[in-house]
Amino acid sequence: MASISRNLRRSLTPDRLRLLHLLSQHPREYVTAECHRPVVLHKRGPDILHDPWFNRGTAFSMTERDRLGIRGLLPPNVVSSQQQIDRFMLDLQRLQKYARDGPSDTLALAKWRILNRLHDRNETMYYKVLINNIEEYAPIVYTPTVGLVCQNYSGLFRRPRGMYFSSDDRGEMMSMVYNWPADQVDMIVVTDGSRILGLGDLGVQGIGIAIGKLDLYVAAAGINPQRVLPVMIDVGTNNEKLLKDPLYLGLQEHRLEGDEYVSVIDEFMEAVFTRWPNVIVQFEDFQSKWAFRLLQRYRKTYRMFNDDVQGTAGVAIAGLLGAVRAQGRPMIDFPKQRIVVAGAGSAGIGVVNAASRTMARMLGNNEVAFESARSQFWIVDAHGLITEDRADVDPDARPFARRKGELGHQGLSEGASLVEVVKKVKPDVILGLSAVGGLFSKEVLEALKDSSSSRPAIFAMSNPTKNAECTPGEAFSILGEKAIFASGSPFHDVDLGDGKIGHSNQGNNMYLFPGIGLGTLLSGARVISDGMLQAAAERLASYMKEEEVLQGIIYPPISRIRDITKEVAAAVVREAVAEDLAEGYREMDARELARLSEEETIEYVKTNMWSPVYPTIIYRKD
Ligand SMILES: NC(=O)C1=CN([C@@H]2O[C@H](COP(=O)(O)OP(=O)(O)OC[C@H]3O[C@@H](n4cnc5c(N)ncnc54)[C@H](O)[C@@H]3O)[C@@H](O)[C@H]2O)C=CC1
Ligand SMILES: CC(=O)C(=O)O
Ligand SMILES: [Mg+2]
Repeated sequence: MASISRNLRRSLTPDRLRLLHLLSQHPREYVTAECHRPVVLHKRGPDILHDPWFNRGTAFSMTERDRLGIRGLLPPNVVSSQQQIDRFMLDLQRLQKYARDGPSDTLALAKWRILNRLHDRNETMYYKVLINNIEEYAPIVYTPTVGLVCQNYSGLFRRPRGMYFSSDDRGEMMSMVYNWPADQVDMIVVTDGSRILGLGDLGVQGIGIAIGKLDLYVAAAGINPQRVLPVMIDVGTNNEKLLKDPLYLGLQEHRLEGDEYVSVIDEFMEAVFTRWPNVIVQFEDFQSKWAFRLLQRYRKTYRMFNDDVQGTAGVAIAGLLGAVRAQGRPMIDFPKQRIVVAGAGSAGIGVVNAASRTMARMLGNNEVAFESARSQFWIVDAHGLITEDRADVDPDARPFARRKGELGHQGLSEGASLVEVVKKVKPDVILGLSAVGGLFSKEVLEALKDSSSSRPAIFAMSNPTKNAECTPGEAFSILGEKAIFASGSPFHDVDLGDGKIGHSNQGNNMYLFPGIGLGTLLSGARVISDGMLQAAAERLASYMKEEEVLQGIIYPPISRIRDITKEVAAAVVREAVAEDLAEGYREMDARELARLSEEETIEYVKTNMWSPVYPTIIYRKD
């Protein structure tokens, strides 16, 4: 239980103090960690040992073994949960020690297998290991290794995790959702597998990304792992290799399109919101054409958001604001930044939309401001610079197509190459969401040397690692120590000699989506508004201290992800309250939520985050 700090206590009115006291004294009402509540089960014996939610293996005490009918089913030595973890870590670290060739895909997959087996048998311990070693294991359960896991899913599949809905299940989903064992689900991450990271259409194998994202929900946001549900909607695949693969586990037919496709997703949404009306659904890795359409279709009626469009946008905005501050300029100078974006998919357009809105707000939020903000972006896709001259501009990119009038004096034309655009525009920032590894070639980085910025920024945001538009080594070797670098998947910092370090930031939506989900849950907001997303982005931006950004550190290390998530969630709660969207959560009704100060809101979020502690288990006959 989090205690109320002395400083906070001093600053509170008696009313507030009473409320906060309530928060910390009545976990049953405000639920700190369901982990501290006894759990009543109707099963005992080996069934408990085979249930990863409740199993604690050799850490079951003798009285528990007696009470639960498992005495004699475990070796006699009772160990503490720490000893259990030490034994597990020894095994995992042994693997590292004997891996001769340094980090490799094989080693990463071996680590994933070991962690996954632990996940299968003891969830509490799994999350304890993950939370305590998040820097080391996030790259295993999340990008980049999760990409490999999805690619090799047929061979790695042992036990199912999550739910699968397919086109064959049309008409059945409303009853199928009741097959899921948990009566309460807080978070669903759903994918149709059509664009997994930058790896393309992986069909049913994409379930791995939903599982990886939810691992971060538990580790970073403290969502109770019994209340998360990864979902794969299998509407076929257009991946010819998978269509022919005899070991493929999904439907071997081409993807549904048009109204048929939409009707499947509609049916899924109706089913999950019928069983769990308060659930939050995160759409993940849908190909761009559906990402935008489904977002518009559902966002006003359901508690949902699209992580690739909206989460990525917020993380990019926070990083872009960091890059402005790194130049020693105030954030309000953001609208002066010239930004070249490579990639006009769900992520690229999501970033440009939200970043231009942020600029426009800073400029007065009127038509002139929007026009001025728009003109700060140059978007380059697979066919080069997007301009009004293009016959079939994607409707989502159309507002940002460069105008005819602007092109002449810039010396640019429709389809201009990335290097040409960088040479002519001399941008402050190049931002890659293209899924093309190495796109920021030597030539492009050389061209960026003429940037008008004192600290040119390179955001190589595509995943996984091999799809990064460039490496930090390449960026710093060409642009020198002043460059700012961020990538979607993790890279090591670069030693620049003379004690100087080129900081490699991880610019990944993982810094926002857990807090967006948690903040929405705890506010009880019925929808996720642009304002709530903006508040999340701004909190992430302001999280970084002046001295950090001046060193080129624009995102926090992942070791701080739980703390950041708490702050982001609190910002989301407060914005939901301010916009009158909050309906409250459990006993914290909307009125009480509105009375919380900023500090109290943070405390409220903190007390509601689950931590991996073995619960007391009580057996009751049915
Ligand atoms: N760091 C992060 O948090 C996130 C990273 N991403 C990454 O962004 C990438 C793209 O995702 P989506 O937008 O959904 O994919 P998408 O496939 O919809 O879009 C890719 C875009 O890149 C363009 N492109 C292809 N070749 C190009 C080239 N040579 N030059 C310039 N543009 C080119 C395409 O025309 C398309 O507009 C993926 O690798 C994904 O992993 C996505 C979301 C979050
Ligand atoms: C990070 C993420 O969501 C992606 O690469 O799609
Ligand atoms: Mg994604």
